[in-house]
Amino acid sequence: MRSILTAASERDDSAERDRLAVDARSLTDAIDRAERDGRVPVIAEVKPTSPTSDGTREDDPVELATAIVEGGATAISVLTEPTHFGGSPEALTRVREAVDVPVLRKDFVLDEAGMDVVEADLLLLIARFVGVREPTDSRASRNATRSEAELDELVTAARDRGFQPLVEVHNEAELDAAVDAGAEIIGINNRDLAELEVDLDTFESVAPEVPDDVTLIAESGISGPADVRRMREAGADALLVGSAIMDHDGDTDVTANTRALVRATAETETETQTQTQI
Ligand SMILES: O=C(O)c1ccccc1NCC(=O)[C@H](O)[C@H](O)COP(=O)(O)O
Repeated sequence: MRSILTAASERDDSAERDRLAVDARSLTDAIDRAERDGRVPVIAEVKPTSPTSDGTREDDPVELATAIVEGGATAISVLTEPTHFGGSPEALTRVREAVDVPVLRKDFVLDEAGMDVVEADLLLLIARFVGVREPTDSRASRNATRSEAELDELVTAARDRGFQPLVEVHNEAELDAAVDAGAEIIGINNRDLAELEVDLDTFESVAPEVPDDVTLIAESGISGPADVRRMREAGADALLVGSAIMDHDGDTDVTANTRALVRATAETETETQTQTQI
């Protein structure tokens, strides 16, 4: 993980620092629209590859994103890290121009300089990798590689630049730090970024501690409709899904893969009706 972070820091140091004001698309509005339409709110990730993927998706990111939106995605996440995830800031810019849903920049942003590279509606901040103020610092993950920047400063800096910050946590200590930092959108990542293991129990154990006024995202390891229902029952307002949609080794239709997740609840209702009729 350290090498990914080092690479992120070097890229951002050399990047152009002009952050252009964008007319940001609201994630919470998009979630509300999805709920009204009867769609499960899915933030679908353009994720060409990853350290834990079996293959690489070579399709053009814009084609992937437009196909995913056709499948009913509420928002798009674009991985912009090039070395380990096959992404780029240019891909994010092109995707955002091509779709009308909110777009999340998914990368390892460690400081304010890392925010000034691309236009996006949402920006990921990973609590594990940034500093947190006392007293929560003593309770946060102690062995993580951390930037010098404080989480609350980065949340404010992100908002000042017009981003909606999505603060990612993996345990209750990081959740406390995110809430203290004023995060309004919090993602609980089922993937342990130290061990790279995925466990959906993570969301179920941390979600009950999340304040009601926070928009809560379940991230990683959601492999199909049953996992969607499980995360929704545990309190997820939206789901962030990459691998199950990309299908790195199978190369299947991303529109159909997205639709299967977006309709997961409707499938339950259909299943229930069918069972009742029987
Ligand atoms: O996905 C990885 O292998 C990975 C490895 C190391 C650090 C981060 C990683 N993923 C970032 C993510 O958070 C996921 O791309 C995202 O939550 C979607 O997860 P999934 O649906 O399991 O692909």
